[in-house]
Amino acid sequence: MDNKDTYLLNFKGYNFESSFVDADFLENLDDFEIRDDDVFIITFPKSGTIWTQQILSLIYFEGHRNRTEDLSTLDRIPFFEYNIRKTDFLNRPSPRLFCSHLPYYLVPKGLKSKKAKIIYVYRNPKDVMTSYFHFSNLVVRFEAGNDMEHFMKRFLDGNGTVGDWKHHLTVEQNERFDKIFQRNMKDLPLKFIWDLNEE
Ligand SMILES: Nc1ncnc2c1ncn2[C@@H]1O[C@H](COP(=O)(O)O)[C@@H](OP(=O)(O)O)[C@H]1O
Ligand SMILES: CCc1ccc(OS(=O)(=O)O)cc1
Repeated sequence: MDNKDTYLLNFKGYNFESSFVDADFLENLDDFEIRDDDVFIITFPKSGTIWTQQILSLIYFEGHRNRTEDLSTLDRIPFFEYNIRKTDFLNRPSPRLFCSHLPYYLVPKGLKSKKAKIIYVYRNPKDVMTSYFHFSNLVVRFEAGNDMEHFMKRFLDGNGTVGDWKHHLTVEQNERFDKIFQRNMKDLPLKFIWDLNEE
């Protein structure tokens, strides 16, 4: 059932949907010039990318907020590595908004040196995987089939259709996120299990 080799491009250990990416662009990603006022939405697929694009559009584009301008979300906030409309990023007026599924180690070095803003959307991986399973069944090419166990194995191996959830952030970034999340949730009347050994 796997025809992964026909539609995946593995670049530095990370899987991309080959027909949507430009190998040259990937090769030169590191040096892509980041502007101080760029804004990146970064997510693992199926973590809430699109509604975050909508929220950002409401903030940045008056025409989107008051519905006077009919511009698609992808034109307002294009995908960085999946630039299917061949948007000319270099000549785009500031502030440029982008959306990306790139893991921390593949983003341009300008982003790592704290230029620009990154909005990272984080979702419970069990929900990400379930959402991705159903999404993959819609994208015929991905051939998810009905076998959730097989799909889960690929997801956990980090060798699935797009990327590797476990290595999307660093261990340190994940731990930092857990701390902030625990702190912000501590007054809610909900019980979270943080340690699997906990009763
Ligand atoms: N306003 C909202 N609040 C919470 N989740 C939302 C949302 N709008 C979209 N989503 C969820 O975001 C997921 C898609 O993410 P992405 O945009 O990254 O592809 C979908 O999850 P489900 O497939 O679990 O329903 C979708 O339901
Ligand atoms: C082909 C990789 C890919 C691109 C976009 C996806 O949807 S979303 O950004 O998560 O809404 C999923 C996979």
